[in-house]
Amino acid sequence: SRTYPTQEWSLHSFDIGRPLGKGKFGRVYMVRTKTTPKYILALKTLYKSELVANKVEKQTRREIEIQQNLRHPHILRLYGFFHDEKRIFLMLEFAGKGELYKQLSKVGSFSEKRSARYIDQMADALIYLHGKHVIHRDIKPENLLLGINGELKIGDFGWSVHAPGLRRMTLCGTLDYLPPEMVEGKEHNEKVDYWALGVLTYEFMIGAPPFEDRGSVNNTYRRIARVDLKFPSTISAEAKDLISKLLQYDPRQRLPLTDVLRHPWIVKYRPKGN
Ligand SMILES: O=C(O)Cn1ncc2ncnc(NCCc3cnc(NC(=O)Nc4cccc(Cl)c4)s3)c21
Repeated sequence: SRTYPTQEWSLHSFDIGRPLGKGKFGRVYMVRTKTTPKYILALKTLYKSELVANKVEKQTRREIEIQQNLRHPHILRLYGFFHDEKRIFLMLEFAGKGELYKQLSKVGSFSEKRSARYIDQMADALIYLHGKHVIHRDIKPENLLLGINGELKIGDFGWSVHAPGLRRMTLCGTLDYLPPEMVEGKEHNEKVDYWALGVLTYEFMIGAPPFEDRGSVNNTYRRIARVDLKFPSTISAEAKDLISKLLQYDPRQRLPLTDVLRHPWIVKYRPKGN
C-alpha cells in the first residue's frame, strides 16, 4: 500500500474551533487542518499528568495502537496523535451529530426501530473488532457517537484490549454494563461485548440499564450475578427475545453476533436496500 509521508503534526497544524465536550481526562475541540484540502477533525487533549495520576498511560498507548489500525464505518477513526511536554493529542474523526447519550437522555428512550438500527450497526462493528481479536470492554451510551447522517460510531477505546484479558476494576466507571464474569473477577473474552450489547439494547428502549440500582452498587452486582432481568410490558416480544439471548449468565450461551444480524427484530427494521 502507498506509504504516506509521516507528516509531523503539532498544534500549529490546526485552526482550533469550538469545544465539543469535556471528557474525564481533557477537552475535545473541533479543529480544521491548515493544509489544503482542509480537514475537520476532533482533537482530544489528554493531560499526561492526569494519565499518570490515574495509572492509565499504558492503556492510552494501547488504545492508540489498537484504534489506529481500525477501519470501519461504525468505529470512530483515530488518524494519529502527537504530544507536547504536557499533553497528548488524539486526532479523531469528527462525529457530526455528537454524543449519543445526550440524545438518549434528552428523549428518555429510543423507539424500537431506532434502537434496532443502532444495534444492527453495533453488531456489525463488534464482528469486525472481534475479528481482529480486540474486545472493546466498555460499550455504553457514553462511548457512542453519531456521524453527520446519524450513523453510530463507537469511540473511546480507552478500555479495549486484545482478547482474552483480565482487568482489575481500577477506573470504576458504571458497573451497569459489566457481565457476571467480570463482576466475579474471572477471566473474560469477547463475549463481554455480547452481554454489553444486550444491556445497551435494553437501555436504548427503556432509558435505563436492566440491572441498575441507583441506591446501591452491591445490589447492582447482585442483580447482574443473578441476571435479575425484568421487562416492562411496553417491550415487544422480539426485542425481549434478542435481549434475553444476549444477557445469558454463561458467556458460551450468548447469541453469536452473526445471529444478532439475522434476528427478526433486527431484520424487520433494517433499511430496505441493505
Ligand atoms: O465526545 C465528545 O466529547 C464530543 N464529541 N462530539 C463530536 C465528536 N467527534 C469526535 N470525538 C468526540 N469526542 C471524543 C471521543 C473520543 C474518542 N476516543 C477517545 N479516546 C479517549 O478518550 N482515550 C482515553 C482517554 C483517557 C484515558 C484513556 Cl485510557 C483513554 S475520546 C466528539
